[in-house]
Amino acid sequence: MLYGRLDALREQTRTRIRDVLRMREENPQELSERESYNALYTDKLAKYTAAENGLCFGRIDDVDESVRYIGRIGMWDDEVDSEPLLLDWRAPLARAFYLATPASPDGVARRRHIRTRGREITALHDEILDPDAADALTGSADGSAETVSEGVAGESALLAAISAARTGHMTDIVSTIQREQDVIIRSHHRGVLVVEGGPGTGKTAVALHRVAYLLYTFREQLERSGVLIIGPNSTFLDYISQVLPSLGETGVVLSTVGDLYPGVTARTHDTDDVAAIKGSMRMVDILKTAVRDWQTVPSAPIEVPFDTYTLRVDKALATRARGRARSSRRAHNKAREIFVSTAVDLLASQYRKAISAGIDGGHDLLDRDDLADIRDELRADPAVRGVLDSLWPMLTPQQVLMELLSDPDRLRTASGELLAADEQKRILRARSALFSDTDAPLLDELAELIGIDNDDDDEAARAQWRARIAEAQDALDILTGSAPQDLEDDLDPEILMAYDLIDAETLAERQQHRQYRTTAERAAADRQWTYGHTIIDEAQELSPMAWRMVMRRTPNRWMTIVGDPAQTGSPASAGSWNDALEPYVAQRWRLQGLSVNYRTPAEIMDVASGVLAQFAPGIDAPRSIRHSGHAPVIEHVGAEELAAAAWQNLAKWRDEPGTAVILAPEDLVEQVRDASAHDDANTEVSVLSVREAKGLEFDSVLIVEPGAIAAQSTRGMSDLYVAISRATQRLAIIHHAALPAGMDQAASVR
Ligand SMILES: Nc1ncnc2c1ncn2[C@@H]1O[C@H](COP(=O)(O)OP(=O)(O)OP(=O)(O)O)[C@@H](O)[C@H]1O
Repeated sequence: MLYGRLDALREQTRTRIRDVLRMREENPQELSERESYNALYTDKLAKYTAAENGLCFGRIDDVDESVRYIGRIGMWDDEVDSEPLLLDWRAPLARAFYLATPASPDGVARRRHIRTRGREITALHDEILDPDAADALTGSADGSAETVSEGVAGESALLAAISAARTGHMTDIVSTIQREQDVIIRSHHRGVLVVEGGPGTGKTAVALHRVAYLLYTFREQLERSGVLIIGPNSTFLDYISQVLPSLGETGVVLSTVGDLYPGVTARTHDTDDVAAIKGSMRMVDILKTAVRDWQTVPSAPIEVPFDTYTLRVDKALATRARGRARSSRRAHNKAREIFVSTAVDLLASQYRKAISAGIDGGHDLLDRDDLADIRDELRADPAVRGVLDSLWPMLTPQQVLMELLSDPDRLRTASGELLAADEQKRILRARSALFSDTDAPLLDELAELIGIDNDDDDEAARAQWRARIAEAQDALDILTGSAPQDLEDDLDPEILMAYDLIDAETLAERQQHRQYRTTAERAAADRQWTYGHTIIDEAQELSPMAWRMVMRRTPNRWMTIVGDPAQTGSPASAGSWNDALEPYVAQRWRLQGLSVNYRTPAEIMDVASGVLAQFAPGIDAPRSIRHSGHAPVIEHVGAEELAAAAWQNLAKWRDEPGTAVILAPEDLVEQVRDASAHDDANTEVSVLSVREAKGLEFDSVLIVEPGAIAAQSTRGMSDLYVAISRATQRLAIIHHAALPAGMDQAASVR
């Protein structure tokens, strides 16, 4: 019945699209209407298509015998409008499906998980939450009904989901979201929400489902302003890219920090020590000075022929013009106009003096209009312009950064005491070098200092817009301060009111920018776009400079930040959540934890915990929810055999379902890749460094030389912890050097 209804809705939408395309538009207004209807229906059709798999995955029977079906989208009966046939999983009425427990059944007598393949039901599983009411229920799932205890909900459905072989792309968890996850996904907290949890606790999954939930609940606002998701690398973004479309949501901007600056793609990767320097807050002052260093005064006067006279741009003239321009406090390119007009004024009076020299009352030769003409001529004069350009040139962020990082003198002057000589040496690079992954935050900072707008005419409107957001934020902060701290209670109407204010301003400002491109397309191309909500995954890795860039894009500070400090790999990291967030929101951020590991089986987590205990003795690894039955294996081999042994070991798993990876120290990755070149059977297997595997997971994980991984940086042990916890089923370790402390205890030696 539900699929029949879905088919009917699809057909209806297709017809609407056809009708819209047939419409003949007479004027721009009609064209715009046609475009927006077309976009609306196309979007709807995509949602219906995405709902095809697992359309309905749950049912709850209430003690009063009413029944609710839960699925990927909401559907209503055409005839009886008020009766939902299927509840969207995000609807308030569907929430009991995720939250009801035997201790607090919330009126639910039975929860049923429905598994389907295509349009066929393959399994039903019932949980009886209220045994007294259960007798009255009809249609029990034969033999699989269980009276559940507190703990995980839908245990067999969950175990089936997390034990399934992986495909290389993350899948949605909509049918098995757990209580602690649901609380985060549906949180109405309007400020910064930090979600912290160990490996495999579903942080990424929760963040993505939260996006889907927020888009459902605050659709009007977020569709206009857009949602930004920041991930650690492009492999990760590719890995998660299917989740939102499978939930019927598109139009979200996914980016790494390195690619967030429009028009610049990071092509190289900085070493840890370089990243740490370039990511530090010291760069704020260094860049400020770097831009000021382009505002020069001549040491010797520059002579400029003009008319039949020679004018002189000397130190005093340039210093005066520069002082005027600087004291305007405008960004460099914007202040240039003040520099030029002051200099031109001074040159005009030089000229006046020159032509009147020796003539009694000569200055009266020129009236106001003449002077205005002379100023115009001076401005247009190529020689004058050339000199003024050289003293206060128009700049681009790319040019300033490139010059700064390739010119030792510039770098030394800009750094002052802030960078030691050896630090300067480390970040210097060739003039022709490609942009690296730590450049974007610096370019973004420079764009602010230089004053790069997408559309200069809009600057006033943008400033006003920012000011309004800031006002709304102040109002919100006051309200948040007095709001109840319990997440369950925070549907405070007052808080929504404050944000309604922002919403109104968004509407006012953004309306005039309506174009035919989607919000996501416009947002991604616009450096000054301010997103409605921002999600940062693996946020523990962000440097202070990266935080600045991300915060600039989220002035309303409505953010979900997910991460695990114990998995921090980058020495450039801003440190604790408090260190990272304090400059922007002071103490006004909320922490939510996740405690259950859905990915890594207990046998493998034992090994990971041994490593964790070595470098973070105060932190407990998350509790694994299952055993895989595969004990981790460790093999010692000769130094020359490492790469070959890795592939031989992997061959033993070749018939196992799912995905496999070899994780190697950075300097061995190429060697291990090369060792497989002659074997076609290995083409499906990736060889990655731990950095590249951040956030990913694989059924079989083979780690080469863990001692070298641990030794490769100051965060090496943390990298090793990340590497081990990528496995969903099997783990093998091939080593020649000694194993790092804490590793040998839990693993059985083959
Ligand atoms: N409620 C759930 N139902 C089914 N699968 C789940 C659930 N929660 C998490 N998972 C699965 O567990 C795995 C780990 O989730 P995810 O990658 O989101 O964890 P994470 O906390 O981001 O991990 P890490 O920090 O190690 O990268 C994924 O395969 C995810 O689909």
